[in-house]
Amino acid sequence: MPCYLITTLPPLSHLTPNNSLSSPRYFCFSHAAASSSSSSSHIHLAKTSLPLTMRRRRGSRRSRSATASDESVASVSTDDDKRVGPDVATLLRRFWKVAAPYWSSEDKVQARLRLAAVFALTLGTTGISVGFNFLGRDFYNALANNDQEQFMKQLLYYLGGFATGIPFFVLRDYARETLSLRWRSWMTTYYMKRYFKNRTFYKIQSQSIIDNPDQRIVDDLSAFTGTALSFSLTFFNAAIDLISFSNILYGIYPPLFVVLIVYSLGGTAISIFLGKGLVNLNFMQEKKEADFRYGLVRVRENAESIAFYGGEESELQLLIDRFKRAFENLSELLISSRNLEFFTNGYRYIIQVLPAAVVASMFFSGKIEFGVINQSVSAFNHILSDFSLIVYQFQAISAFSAVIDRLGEFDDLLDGNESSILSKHESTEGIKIAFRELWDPLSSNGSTLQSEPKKLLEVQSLTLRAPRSRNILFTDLTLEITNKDHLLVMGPSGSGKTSFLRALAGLWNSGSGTIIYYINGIRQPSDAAANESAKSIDNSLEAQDEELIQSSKYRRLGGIFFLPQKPYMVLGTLRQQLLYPTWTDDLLLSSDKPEKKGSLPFLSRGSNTNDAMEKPTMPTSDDLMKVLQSVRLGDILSRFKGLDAIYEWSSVLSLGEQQRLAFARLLLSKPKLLLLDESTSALDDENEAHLYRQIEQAGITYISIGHRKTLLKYHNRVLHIKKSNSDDIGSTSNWSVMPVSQTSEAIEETTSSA
Ligand SMILES: Nc1ncnc2c1ncn2[C@@H]1O[C@H](COP(=O)(O)OP(=O)(O)OP(=O)(O)O)[C@@H](O)[C@H]1O
Repeated sequence: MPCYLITTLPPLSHLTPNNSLSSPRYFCFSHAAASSSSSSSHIHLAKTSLPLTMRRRRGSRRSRSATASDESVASVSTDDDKRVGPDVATLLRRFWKVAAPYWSSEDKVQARLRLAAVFALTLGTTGISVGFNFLGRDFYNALANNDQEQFMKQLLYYLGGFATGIPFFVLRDYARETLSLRWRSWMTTYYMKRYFKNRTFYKIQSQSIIDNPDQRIVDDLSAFTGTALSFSLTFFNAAIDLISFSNILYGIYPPLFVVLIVYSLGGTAISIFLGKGLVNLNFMQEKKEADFRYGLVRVRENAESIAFYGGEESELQLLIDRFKRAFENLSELLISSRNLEFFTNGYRYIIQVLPAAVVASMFFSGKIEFGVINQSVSAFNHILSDFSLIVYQFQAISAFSAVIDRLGEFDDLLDGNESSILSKHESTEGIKIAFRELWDPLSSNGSTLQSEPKKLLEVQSLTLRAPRSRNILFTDLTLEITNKDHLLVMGPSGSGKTSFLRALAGLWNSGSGTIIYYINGIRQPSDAAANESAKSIDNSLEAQDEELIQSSKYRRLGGIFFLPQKPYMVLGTLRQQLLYPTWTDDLLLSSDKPEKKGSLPFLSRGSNTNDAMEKPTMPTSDDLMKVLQSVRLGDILSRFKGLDAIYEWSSVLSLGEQQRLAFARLLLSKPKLLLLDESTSALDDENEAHLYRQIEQAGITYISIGHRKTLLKYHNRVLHIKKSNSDDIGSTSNWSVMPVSQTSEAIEETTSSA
């Protein structure tokens, strides 16, 4: 988090230790205008008028996938341009909702102890400030009275005060910063876990629900924890200051106290009026800059496609357009800030003379000493800063409100509380996925009948709709896949083939029907009776552990493997590519260094002891080399210097090589059921045939999607989906399942329309 040095330029006559010590000189707002502390006086901010939103962007945007649709971001932008800022009640509710969980989390003991320490140190620093106020009075009195002996004594007290006070101020800031970091670390893991849970990241992206979730996780969380803590301490400090210095000021001259209250209340009202548009402008600034940065990341990740298209001019224009939107918003933000600054600067400067002007007549009439003028100026400034928090911190408060708004929106979405698309389309209806124990038919003597087909997948009355759309892709699709089946899904482009796989993977659940997977390891039947009961539909785990069923790990460990159309290459070594995703966590655990002292418990990787099922043993280097040979990729070992070389694999391997690498990955995982979405589309016929032979020899049952006629010979059944017509869907079914031998007519139609 960036810290901002607040320069203080006190007039010489006001140079009291209060000015130099009592207030934090650094404000670690990563946001909005750097602002003064509650108790500082005569302050001139280094860059007060420049919203820090421009200075705080630095988070990487790698987390968004390169395949994400650009239009989705644009559509979110258009909607948000018309957005109305949240009201205060919503902001307060969101603040509480985002801030509260940490303080009752598993880290609550540490969190509360540390917070208490920060508050105690803050109390200490306020006490020291009060002490310096009295020291300042005596110091200036000695000076005005020409009392050299007293002056030297006061000077020594001052130096002693510095030596005692400085550690308090430094430790207070350090304790606050470390607590803020701890809070941020916990929040980051908390939000990331919810972001990945139930594939929310996919839903957010594919349905364009909110903009830039990654920016919210990286930048907004960091800004939130730092600023929330700073603000709490600022308000606490202000309250203590107010109590400590009110007595002093009231004791000197009560009318000065009344002047102060009138001045600060008037100032607060005017600054709220002048700065009311800043919250929304800050929200939009965050969003527009994140959009701009995301545009640049997409150019990096799609560099080759853009270069082939010769699209650099268009990209440049698009990016300039995005930057222009950020620039225009920032210009508006600057104008609003400037108007506010006219006022706040005037407000600040007048207080340099106001208290002296009020008490001067008492000094001239000999009622008070010169040192008391200094003391009253110092006390006045302290109290006025406390009363003027909103004036001084207005820009910071408005930027912080934008952060609360963005995080609150994200939090509501992750909770599924909002009437968002996530719940709107998926709660009332939905496709159910269930897992049951794979049933091995037994012969009369109890041994498994190898020749009997074993049911691996059952699709019951599946009706599928694209999310946020009324368009039904197919209705009442019913089919069974046994270990003897190899199904090819065909149909014209846009008919819903990939969507069928999305439904099978649980990515889409708009529609109705049930998908049942039969897998090993749900329970180990001890005898024939248990085995028999496993057949029963009522033994579905559907209701037993909703979260587990949702989990892709469960599906993966159960021997079901999906190969998407576009191979996904993880960042890392060739070994990591091959072991992804089945053994990624084992690989990370094996490469873990001993934990550093002071590392946070909630940042440690969890062990896999909670896994419901055993996963296969991690392949050795020899296994990895063999599997590369078997997909005809043996040469990449020498080309890229072994298994542990790190490259940007999606750039250095051809698409066909990436597809073969994906096959190597699945051969290592040895799934029972494989679902392939045009996974050999970039390969020549010979390599395609070779890969299909490999998976068949490995005993894997597969369902493929594809347009090519050559695929027919590796399958024994075909599911043919016709493109739906919204008028007749529902009245006639637009799908059919048939043996490959009967498909010629349907295939002709498919291939011609594809
Ligand atoms: N995220 C989405 N939201 C809404 N509709 C979508 C989404 N993704 C795809 N669709 C629509 O769903 C329909 C089916 O798409 P799908 O990808 O399943 O087609 P397909 O048969 O696999 O096509 P192709 O052979 O071209 O890959 C299409 O009309 C498509 O526009």
